[in-house]
Amino acid sequence: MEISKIGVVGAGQMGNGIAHVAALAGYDVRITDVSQDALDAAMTLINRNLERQVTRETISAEDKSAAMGRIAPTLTLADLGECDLVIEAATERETVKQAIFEDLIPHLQPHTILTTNTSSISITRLASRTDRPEKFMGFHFMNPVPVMQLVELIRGIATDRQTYDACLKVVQRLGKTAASAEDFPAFIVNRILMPMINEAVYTLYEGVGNVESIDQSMKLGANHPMGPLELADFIGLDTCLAIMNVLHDGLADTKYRPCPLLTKYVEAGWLGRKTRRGFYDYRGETPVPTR
Ligand SMILES: CC(=O)CC(=O)SCCNC(=O)CCNC(=O)[C@H](O)C(C)(C)COP(=O)(O)OP(=O)(O)OC[C@H]1O[C@@H](n2cnc3c(N)ncnc32)[C@H](O)[C@@H]1OP(=O)(O)O
Ligand SMILES: NC(=O)C1=CN([C@@H]2O[C@H](COP(=O)(O)OP(=O)(O)OC[C@H]3O[C@@H](n4cnc5c(N)ncnc54)[C@H](OP(=O)(O)O)[C@@H]3O)[C@@H](O)[C@H]2O)C=CC1
Repeated sequence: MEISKIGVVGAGQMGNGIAHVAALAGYDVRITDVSQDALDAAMTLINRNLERQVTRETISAEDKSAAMGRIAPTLTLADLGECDLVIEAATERETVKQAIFEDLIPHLQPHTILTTNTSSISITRLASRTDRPEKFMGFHFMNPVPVMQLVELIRGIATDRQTYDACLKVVQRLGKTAASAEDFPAFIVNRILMPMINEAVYTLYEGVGNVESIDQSMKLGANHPMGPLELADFIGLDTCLAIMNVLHDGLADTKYRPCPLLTKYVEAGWLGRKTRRGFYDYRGETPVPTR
């Protein structure tokens, strides 16, 4: 089955990146969100990120305008009905994702593959609430999507071979590399990465270091491109907390207990870069540590 139209649900940082790389690879893309503001912001960001690639001469100006021309933003979920593949990239909350699938399914064609960019939630459980568990799987991009090479592909218990192969072909056409992960809480990358980020927050909470010393230690001492707290702000602290809760609930092991300080930041609405405040304050010219 040839995939030519891709639908993206959720136009946040992941959704806009997915639309960007899909359009650049020649797919027709429909992207939807709950607000026009989110769609406008996504289109502005995609335009800016493509322009960055033109400036760095990794793509031509013609590639950029062709890619922009292939992306159709819409507020109507039913407009994704023509797509051969849908990638859900809305907020990391199971009830939100279930409600999207319920609304979307009546509009889908029988052959359409339904996927989720979830960072942690059970693919099998999400699939079981749809009409097509055999055509459902995890399609997990990394942030920032235009830069990161990896896509985790996660089969649910019922996912069939053709669905997996069709998604693998899409990953290859995007110029990315797939890693196959089994359907257990947070899969591979976040099973390893998120406890490290959570431990960095405990290190801060217990006063072992401050924001600056913790990030500097991991950047200079372990050669990480970003410190763990800077990375948490980049991912979104709400998403980090949601992933830790899935690990804690799903594996029932206290080693995954989310740090109370992470919970406090989320409760304050300090979600990181997207709200301009998290472990750093981004409201001025340069980020300032909040602790
Ligand atoms: C939570 C989950 O479920 C899973 C996850 O995604 S976990 C998060 C995984 N991501 C990471 O770990 C990212 C760690 N950070 C990094 O790799 C780097 O800091 C970074 C790539 C984000 C930026 O790198 P940098 O060297 O500081 O910045 P810079 O030199 O400006 O950019 C490097 C490249 O990235 C591009 N770039 C940077 N930020 C970008 C963004 N937000 N969107 C698109 N492109 C971006 C730049 O255009 C540049 O491209 P070229 O190499 O083609 O010139
Ligand atoms: N951040 C990261 O580094 C990564 C995240 N992911 C996963 O990708 C998904 C999206 O994350 P991310 O882009 O960071 O989150 P964001 O918060 O940036 O974006 C989520 C978007 O989904 C929108 N949304 C919420 N409900 C609906 C709905 N019912 N229909 C359509 N859109 C909706 C939100 O709108 P509003 O703001 O109005 O609520 C928001 O625009 C999550 O599952 C996350 O776990 C995967 C890899 C990396």
